[in-house]
Amino acid sequence: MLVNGKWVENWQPVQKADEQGRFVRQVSEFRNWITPDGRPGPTGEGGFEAEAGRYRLYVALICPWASRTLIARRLKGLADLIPVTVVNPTLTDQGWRFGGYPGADEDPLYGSSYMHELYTRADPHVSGRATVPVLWDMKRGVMVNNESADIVRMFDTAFEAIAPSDLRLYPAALADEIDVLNRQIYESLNNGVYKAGFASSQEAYDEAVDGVFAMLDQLETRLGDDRPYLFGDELTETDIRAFVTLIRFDAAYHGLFKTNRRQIADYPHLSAHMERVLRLPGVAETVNMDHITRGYYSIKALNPTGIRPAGPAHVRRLLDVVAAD
Ligand SMILES: N[C@@H](CCC(=O)N[C@@H](CS)C(=O)NCC(=O)O)C(=O)O
Repeated sequence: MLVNGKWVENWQPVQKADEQGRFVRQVSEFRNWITPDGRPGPTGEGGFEAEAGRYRLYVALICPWASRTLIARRLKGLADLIPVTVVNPTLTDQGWRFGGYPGADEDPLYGSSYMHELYTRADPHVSGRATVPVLWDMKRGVMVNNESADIVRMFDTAFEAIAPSDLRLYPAALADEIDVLNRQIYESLNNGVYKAGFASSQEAYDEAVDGVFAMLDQLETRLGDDRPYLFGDELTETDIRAFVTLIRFDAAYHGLFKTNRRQIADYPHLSAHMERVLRLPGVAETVNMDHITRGYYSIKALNPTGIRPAGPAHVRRLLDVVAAD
């Protein structure tokens, strides 16, 4: 990680743990917003007006947080406006690196070797992990934001004048309910699987796994009235947040993170929801199972040999079927 702008060598992917051995995720530090006219958003500074071709999104295809932003970018019709750079799926002892793997890009802006170079370019004294996603302003040469939740929200509204869209990922009428369900899904599912995987005590693991499966059961029941999406007929950002974890679950979390009481394939409504989102235009292109399994199973602290499991076959089969349709 970076400490006052310097990369600290003894990098640990396990991140932080609290005194009970629970995994603690770092808080994002660049929180500016792109807005239609460049006025400041809910946090950070102004000066980031929506413009075609001005901003670049840096992502890892293994990463569920980055994938949220990639899906929002596709569904909101922003693919031609906001170019993407994909990092190598394997975390190195210097964090994310560019190039060197099929489907991984070089840094087209500065030829950086590692993601942390962009962070120190943005702030020479930055401290913390050099995470993805990163939204970069190519005009001013600064980092706009590195928090996926913010990036999804700004993609939902900021570019309406340039790329109008009927889809509202965060409609005002549902805002409060979305916030509540998002928080629950984040705590027990999106981050819950990581809490299970990176737990350093049995108690922390047990607590996390209970939370993961309580939330899966709750979502399965919610979708049981045959509503297509979590809030009814229309897709919202909450569906995207659930999807990015569901699509990785059977292939990565079930084995590597030991969230193995059940698979998503055992939940008919969740499976149908996952496939429904996967079939939305452009979404399947954001899912790269090779990057996902390569990335997760190369986390040395959890899998020292780096050996990747052969299965499960059903996730790859689903992706093949959707790609062929
Ligand atoms: N709050 C961030 C979290 C992003 C995050 O944790 N990304 C992980 C990959 S899934 C990362 O880049 N980790 C690198 C590291 O911890 O060094 C967001 O949602 O945007």
